[in-house]
Amino acid sequence: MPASPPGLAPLDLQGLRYAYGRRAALDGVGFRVEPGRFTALLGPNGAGKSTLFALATGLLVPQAGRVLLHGHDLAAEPGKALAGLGVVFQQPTLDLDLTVAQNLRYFASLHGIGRTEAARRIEAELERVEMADRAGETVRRLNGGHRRRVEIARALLHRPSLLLLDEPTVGLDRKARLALIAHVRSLCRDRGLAVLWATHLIDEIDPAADRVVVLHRGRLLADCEAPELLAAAGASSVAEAFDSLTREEE
Ligand SMILES: Nc1ncnc2c1ncn2[C@@H]1O[C@H](COP(=O)(O)OP(=O)(O)OP(=O)(O)O)[C@@H](O)[C@H]1O
Repeated sequence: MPASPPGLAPLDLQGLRYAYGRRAALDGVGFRVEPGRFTALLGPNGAGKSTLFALATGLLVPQAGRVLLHGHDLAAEPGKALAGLGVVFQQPTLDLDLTVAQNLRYFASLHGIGRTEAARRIEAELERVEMADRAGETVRRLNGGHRRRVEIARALLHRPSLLLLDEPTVGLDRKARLALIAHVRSLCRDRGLAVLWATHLIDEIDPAADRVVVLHRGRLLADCEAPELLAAAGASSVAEAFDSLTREEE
């Protein structure tokens, strides 16, 4: 997997502003995601998480600020900037009528990966999410958790060093949720992947190990290590720290 040159963060968001008409969805938001780190983007519904993902992936263009991916400005060098990026959007984007393998092959061909290499990578990534034996099944037959696992396998086929996931556990039961998070954490640990995981579910944050970015009503309320967040708020849990931060804001 391509590593970021020293000093260049996989994701560096600077002063992002975006408004839908007159309503500001993001107002001066900036933070970095470092290699090998699980960074949780925590915010309630409407905080601006999906807008931030749309800006970071080039679906929307910021009205102020910039997006740097591995040091490449997304506006100036979109090809280079996006080459090292994998994304799992909030709405699943698999074709339900194709098999798991067909979905992945299609994605690999979009990335210019040859057939033999694609087959090798598909097998390896499906193996990693324990879905290799389901490769020939149509996606429609899979449950929500398994579909999400396939989306993660797909997002990693071109070997990105940064993975963005927008509320990937929505609709999953607790067991599937925990399994998915454990898998993504292992990708950070074992492959040095930089991860930005958007969620409104506080229990998805590891209070001892994660970096936490708190977004509320389009503004950044915190960007620090989880233990620092707790210490600064004098809180004993992330939930308490979050409540105290957002109460001050309101
Ligand atoms: N296409 C749109 N047109 C107008 N307003 C929008 C649009 N998309 C989002 N918004 C508004 O922008 C703000 C941020 O929305 P966004 O979807 O980015 O938040 P979010 O944190 O992802 O929330 P959710 O978890 O509900 O998806 C909200 O007030 C929302 O109503």
